[in-house]
Amino acid sequence: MPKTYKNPVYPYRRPPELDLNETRHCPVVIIGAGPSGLAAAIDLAQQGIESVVLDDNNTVSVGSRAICFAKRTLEILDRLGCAQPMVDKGVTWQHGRVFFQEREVYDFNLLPEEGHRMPAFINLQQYYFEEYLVDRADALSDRIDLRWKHKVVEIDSRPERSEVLVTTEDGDYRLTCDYLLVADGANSKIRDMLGLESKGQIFQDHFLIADVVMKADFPTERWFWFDPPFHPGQSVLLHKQPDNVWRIDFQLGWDADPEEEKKEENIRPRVQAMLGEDVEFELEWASVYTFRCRKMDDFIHNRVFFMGDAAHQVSPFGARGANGALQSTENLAWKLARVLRGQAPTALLETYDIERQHGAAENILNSTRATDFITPKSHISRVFRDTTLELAESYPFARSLVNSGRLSKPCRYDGSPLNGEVGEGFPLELRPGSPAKDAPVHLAGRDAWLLNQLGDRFVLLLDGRVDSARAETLKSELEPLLARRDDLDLVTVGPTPHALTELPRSTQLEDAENLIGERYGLAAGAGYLIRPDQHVTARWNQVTAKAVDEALECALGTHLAIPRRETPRDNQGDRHATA
Ligand SMILES: O=C(O)CCc1cccc(O)c1
Repeated sequence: MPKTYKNPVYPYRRPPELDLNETRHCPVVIIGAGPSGLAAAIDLAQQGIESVVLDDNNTVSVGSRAICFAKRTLEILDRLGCAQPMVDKGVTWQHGRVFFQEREVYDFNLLPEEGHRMPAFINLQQYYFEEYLVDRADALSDRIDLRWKHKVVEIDSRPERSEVLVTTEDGDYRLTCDYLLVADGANSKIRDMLGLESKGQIFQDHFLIADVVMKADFPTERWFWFDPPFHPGQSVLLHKQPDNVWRIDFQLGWDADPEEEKKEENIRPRVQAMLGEDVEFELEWASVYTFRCRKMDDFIHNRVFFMGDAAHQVSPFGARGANGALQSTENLAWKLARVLRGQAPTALLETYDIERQHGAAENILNSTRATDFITPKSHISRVFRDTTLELAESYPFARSLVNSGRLSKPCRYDGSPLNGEVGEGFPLELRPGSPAKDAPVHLAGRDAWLLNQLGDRFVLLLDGRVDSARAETLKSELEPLLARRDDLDLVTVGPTPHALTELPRSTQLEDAENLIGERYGLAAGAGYLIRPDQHVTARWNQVTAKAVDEALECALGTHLAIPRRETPRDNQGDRHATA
């Protein structure tokens, strides 16, 4: 049990359904109040959708699990209104160092440029992360019904709706819903109840995770050792967390006995060998893990949507688990909100599977490559690995082959059916499917950030530095479009002629440090259409209302309105229960 943290106990509440004669129907039920379930509920609530969140426990993560939260995750959480306490509490970092035996072979910087609101990474124990999400969900309690100690024991999945049987200390009740989101973790009981599988690899290696409390003067950087003198033949990873807690991952090898390795008397000598005999520390939390990389073949079954570790799972190296999970959640939330509000066909939801299978495959590939480099599978792979590490110290080409975990980057939805025009002469990095980039702006004479002006809704980001004749034409085209498309806002980068400032739902920004111009390759009259999840969906050298209208239709999946192929069993709507 951690000594620096006391798990909160959230109150169980008697469900009103126990006193009703009929089954209540909800738009969305979410199973699991971990990072994915809570983020989904918050995102949906911000977009006007109510949900009931069911969790069989009454607290946050026991012991720290995920610890590294990436810039994109923080940007998502900023949109969800809860990044600030995480950044305030977290340990910010952007540099890493890689060591081989007794030498440093190279270092890296994950965010070598200025002009981003969020840092490259923060380290924060998962329990704090979840606690801040619960606080935010509680602040949205008019739309989020968060129920602790409510355990789903039976599920009936049908093409037109789902039904769950929930057990509580006061008795059982049923809920039906239009959409059921499943975020009950890597060992998902709901996935088992539905007879579904997550397929992939278990890596033949053991790792000891030791969180220790100490006052140390290591810099706040990620340090990774291959074959260090204090732990020969294996690897070690070190990260600083808040409260003077340090995460140390010791590779143990496949032959290690997890029960033995978990004992404090066996952990202490390993830590002491690493830190030096005279360093004092306390053991905060320890566990021994075997890692898996796996995913479900399909994240959607009837109206049941799998998210987070229940849908896709990776090794910790690269910190792609929780970060990938948050990208999945935000991908689903905006689509679900539009389908439930009748603004998009249900076919839009299919693209959750298309886009996030792509994201999950990318994360699994990166994670598998890192794990293969850390644990070479043959003598020749080890020779290749060690030679690469030797060379990396002097030869930059070899550094790109060293893989101690490629740290989480946001997924780019290349090839998505929702993507529209690419435009000419724009930066490749912001092609359709890419996450929008941040930049400092001036908003009504004050310092602000671009990403804070995007999200939850579609935004046309227009370079408004046009002459007054072009401004009049744009105004006359965009006015009826904005009137018809109430899910579209206009953000102009100025100085913008008066005509454009009169349009409804429009915001005028100034490119404070010319970084929007640089990062987006904007020129007068050019523009980007940005999705509610802050991903680019189309861009044009000269914006026209017709092109924007067509791109919006495409981004809402209107052209995809084909029925989904169901498995025979999905169609029968079987009832599934815990054993
Ligand atoms: O630095 C990395 O590659 C990930 C660090 C990490 C993340 C989650 C658990 C853990 O033990 C280490």
